[in-house]
Amino acid sequence: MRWSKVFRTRKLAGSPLEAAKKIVVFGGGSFGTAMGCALARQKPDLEVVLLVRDPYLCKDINQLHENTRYLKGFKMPPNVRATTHAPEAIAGAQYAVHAVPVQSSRAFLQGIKEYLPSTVPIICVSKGLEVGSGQMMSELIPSALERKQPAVFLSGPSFAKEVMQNRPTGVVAACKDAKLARTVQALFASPTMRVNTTTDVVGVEICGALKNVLAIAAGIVEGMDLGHNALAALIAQGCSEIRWLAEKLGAKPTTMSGLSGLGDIMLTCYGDLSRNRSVGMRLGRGERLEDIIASSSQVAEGVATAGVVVGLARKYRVSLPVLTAVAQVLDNNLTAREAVFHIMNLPQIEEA
Ligand SMILES: NC(=O)C1=CN([C@@H]2O[C@H](COP(=O)(O)OP(=O)(O)OC[C@H]3O[C@@H](n4cnc5c(N)ncnc54)[C@H](O)[C@@H]3O)[C@@H](O)[C@H]2O)C=CC1
Ligand SMILES: O=C(CO)COP(=O)(O)O
Repeated sequence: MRWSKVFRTRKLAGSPLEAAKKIVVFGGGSFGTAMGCALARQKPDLEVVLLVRDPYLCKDINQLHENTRYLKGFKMPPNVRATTHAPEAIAGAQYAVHAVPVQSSRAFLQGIKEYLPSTVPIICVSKGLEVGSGQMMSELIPSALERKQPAVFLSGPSFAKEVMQNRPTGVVAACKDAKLARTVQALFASPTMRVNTTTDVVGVEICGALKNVLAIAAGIVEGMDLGHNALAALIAQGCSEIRWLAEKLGAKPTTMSGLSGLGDIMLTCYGDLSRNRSVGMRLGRGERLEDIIASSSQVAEGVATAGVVVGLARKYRVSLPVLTAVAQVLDNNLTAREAVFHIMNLPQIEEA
C-alpha cells in the first residue's frame, strides 16, 4: 500500500513516463506484448506500437485487442496497437523496447536501422548469446546498427504471462549510463513492477543468457524424475558455473545474487511457465530435440546459447560441466542419462 502511494506521488509532471508520448516495441511475441501492455496500463494516452511481422496477428491485435498467437485470452489496453510497417512504427517514438529473439536480432536491427534515430534508447529484454559471434546483446546492437546507440538491458524473473496478469514482478535495468538506467526504472516502475538499476551490463546479460541453459538442465533432471536432491545439487552447481564465467567476464559478484542472477535462475529452473525448462523436461523424457522444436511456437533461447557457452568455457579456460553437458545433450553427443552419469562421476572436489 505504502509502495503504491510512493509511486503515485513520484509519477508527477516531469517524469520520463509523463514526458513519453510514443514507445515502439520490436517483436510482438509474448514478452514484447506483455512489456508493451505494462507500459500502456500506466498511462492511457501513451501510444504503444508493436512492430510485428504477421499481418494476421497485426489485425487481431488491432481489432480484438488480443495477441491471439502468443497471449491468447488476455485483453490488451486500447492504447496498444500493432503495425507491420517499420517506418510508421518507429516515427516519433522516444524509446524502443527490443523483444526479438537473439538469433534474429542482427538481421532485424539491420533492417530497421535507417528508420531508427541514433538518439532513441533501446530497452533490450532479449536474453541470450548470438551463435557465431558469441556476442551479448550489448555488443550485438552496436555491431548490427554499425553505430553507438543508447541501450539499457532489462532482465530478471519475469514470465510474460504474469506481467500480463499485472502480478508483482521485479526486474533490473542495466546500463553503463546510470542516468539512463534510472530513466528506464522510472518508465517501468509501477505498484506491480519494481525496477532496480545497475551499471553491471555484462553481469546482467551473462546471467540472463546462462540461466536459460541451466533451466534446460533443470528440466532434464525433472524429466528424468531424478528427485529433489538431484535438482537442488544441479542448480547449485549451475549457479557456481555461472558465477565462475561471469567473474572472468568482469561481472560484479552482487549481480549474481540479484534479480537477474539468482532471481531468474530460481524462476526458470523451478517455474512451470519456463519454455527452456520445458524443453529440458521433454529431452529428459526421451523426446528428440528436432521434435520438441517443431512442436513449439515460442523461442527457448537456451538451446542456441548452450553451444556458445562451450566456446566461452574454452576461451576463458573455465570448467563448466553442467552448462557444457547441456550443449552435448542438445547436439546428440550424449544422452541425458550419460550426461548425468558423467557429472556424477567427476572427481570429488573442494567447494569453490
Ligand atoms: N516470454 C517471457 O516470459 C520472457 C522472454 N524474454 C526474452 O524476450 C525475448 C523474446 O521472447 P518472447 O517474446 O517470449 O518470444 P516469442 O517466441 O513469444 O516471440 C518472438 C517474437 O519475435 C518475432 N520475431 C522472430 N524473429 C523475428 C525477426 N527476424 N524479425 C522480426 N521479428 C521476429 C516473432 O514473430 C515473435 O513475435 C527472448 O530473448 C526471451 O528470452 C525475457 C523475459 C521473459
Ligand atoms: O526469461 C524468462 C523469465 O524471466 C522466461 O524464461 P523462458 O524463456 O524459459 O520461458
